[in-house]
Amino acid sequence: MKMSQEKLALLKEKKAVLEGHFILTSGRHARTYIQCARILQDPKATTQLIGELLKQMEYLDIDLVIGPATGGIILAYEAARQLEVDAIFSEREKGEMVLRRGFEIPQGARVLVMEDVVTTGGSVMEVIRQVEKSGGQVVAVGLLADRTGGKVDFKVPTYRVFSKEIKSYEPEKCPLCQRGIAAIRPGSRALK
Ligand SMILES: O=P(O)(O)OC[C@H]1O[C@H](OP(=O)(O)OP(=O)(O)O)[C@H](O)[C@@H]1O
Ligand SMILES: O=C(O)c1cc(=O)[nH]c(=O)[nH]1
Repeated sequence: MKMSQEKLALLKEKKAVLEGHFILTSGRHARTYIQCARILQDPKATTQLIGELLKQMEYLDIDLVIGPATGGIILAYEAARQLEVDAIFSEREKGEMVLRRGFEIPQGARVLVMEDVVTTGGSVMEVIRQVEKSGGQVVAVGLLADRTGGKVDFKVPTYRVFSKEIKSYEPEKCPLCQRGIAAIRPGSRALK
């Protein structure tokens, strides 16, 4: 999928695309990292991008928005603010995505899942399972950046702001490791 020049210019302007050697949440390695926080730090840009995404979901009747911590929290909150519904977030406890802080999902609630970046889709799938386990129904997924270029399939309508296939490698096959280049873990999992 091709991104518009305008979207590419925004990523560049915000210095959100980093080049180096990164270890991702899934354990995969990559040369390119999308630092969504560089976009989300601008409330005006965030409001506009989420507004454009929600326009495509106008046909959906959404009761609640959820995002996984950390990246999904701001996105879920902004989407919920525009939709005038509640926003909650899930977080990992001993590696498992759970609802804490007294958050509840009403039985049958129509839920939108918001996420900053998707690489393997594992984190979003964990949130979807959590919502279903709690009695909600995921009606759509909204992504700021889809590194699969639209290939990931959550079995519900999925909307993306930035979408481009970006390579990542199993650690054993990483060409950067083979060249002895030191890797960093920019995500919050490195802090736990
Ligand atoms: O599609 P996946 O392979 O699951 O990878 C994407 C996940 O990785 C990042 O989170 P991270 O754990 O780095 O936490 P953060 O949002 O707090 O940085 C990102 O925010 C997604 O949740
Ligand atoms: O897969 C990830 O962990 C990941 C990739 C990326 O480009 N950006 C990010 O914040 N997380």
